[in-house]
Amino acid sequence: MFADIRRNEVRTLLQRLVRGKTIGEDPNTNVVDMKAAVFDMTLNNLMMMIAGKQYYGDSDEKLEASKRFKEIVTESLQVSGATNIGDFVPLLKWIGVNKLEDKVKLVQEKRDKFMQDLIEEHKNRRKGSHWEQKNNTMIDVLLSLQDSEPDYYTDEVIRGMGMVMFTAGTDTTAITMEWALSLLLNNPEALKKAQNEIDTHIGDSSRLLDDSDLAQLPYLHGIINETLRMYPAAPLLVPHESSDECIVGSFHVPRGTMLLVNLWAIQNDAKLWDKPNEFKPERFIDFKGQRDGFRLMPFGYGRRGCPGENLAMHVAGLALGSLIQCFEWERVSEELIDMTEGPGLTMPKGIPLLAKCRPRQNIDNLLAHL
Ligand code: HEM
Repeated sequence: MFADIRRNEVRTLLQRLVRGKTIGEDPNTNVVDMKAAVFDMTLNNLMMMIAGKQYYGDSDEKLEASKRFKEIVTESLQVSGATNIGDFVPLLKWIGVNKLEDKVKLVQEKRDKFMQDLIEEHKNRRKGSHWEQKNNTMIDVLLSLQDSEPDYYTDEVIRGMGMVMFTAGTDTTAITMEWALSLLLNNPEALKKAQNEIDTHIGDSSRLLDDSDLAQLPYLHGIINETLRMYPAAPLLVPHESSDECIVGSFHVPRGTMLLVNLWAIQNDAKLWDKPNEFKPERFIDFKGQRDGFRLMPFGYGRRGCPGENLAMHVAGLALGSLIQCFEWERVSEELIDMTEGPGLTMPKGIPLLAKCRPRQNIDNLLAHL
């Protein structure tokens, strides 16, 4: 589903890299701010699915809207990842001293306004004579349901569904791609192996990679899994609360306890993984199922597991695969890419990734016609 949108957005990303800024002697080599490039791609992809519009572009209106959206995602993730002192000293809640709660309310107002504007645009468009039922975005589908079940599909519900997808789906996917490229730049032999896998599969470089190719590219899949193992976008998953008292391992957990799963520790545990600090995509070639017990759970598990897993794997697979297929990649200096983690709920890179890229000779022709 939505494969056309993914294809178009990945092509927009490729165009952006081809036309990017040149440095030094070589007019064909660009230095790219990969953090911004992959974030804009994931945002556009979701924005097209949810609201049918693009946010990355040259117009002032698009740049302004994209800036506003990035602020909302950053602030949402900051407040979600912050420690709430009121959880530990309830007295502060009673006497009304809770700065975090005030911040959450402020961010929520911005989120509501952002989503409501999109809903109003859709409502107005639906009133117009040129609106066609078949051009449905997710908001259109939900508004049609609102027509038949107004008490359930209220604007508030639609706002909530859209905003949770934006917040949970953009940064996580973009960060994963940024970590993956950083790992590949520090491990050029793995990058070469992935390029060979894609070249062998596509054959004579007569076309760009597509969604349907992904299932036949196990090494590329291994790169994404290995990235999610070493740098999971949600290293503590998200906080859960026990609805009843229970025993986990040998620990008694009372009802109403906040539970955090240290996924990073599980996925980097030397008792479970051979040489966990080494980037080895091939370890996933013989992997049993998607999790192999519970060793790998970057999308959580169970009823509250991530509903966007499939989408994220397709977006990351197609985008990363296309970047590998179309460009030669290099670090901007001799030094290895700094892999220090920054603060935040989604474990961003401490230093955003800048990378050098040059269109590959055999792909030049395809890129020229994007
Ligand atoms: C690499 C990308 C992604 C990663 C690593 C990721 C990871 C996660 C994790 C770990 C959780 C919490 C699961 C738990 O606590 O058991 C979660 C929840 C969620 N994710 Fe994702 N996610 C990604 C992409 C997406 C995308 C693309 C979307 C949708 C467009 C999405 C939507 C959601 C939603 C709505 C929830 C909350 C589910 C609930 O509370 O029931 N995620 N994600």
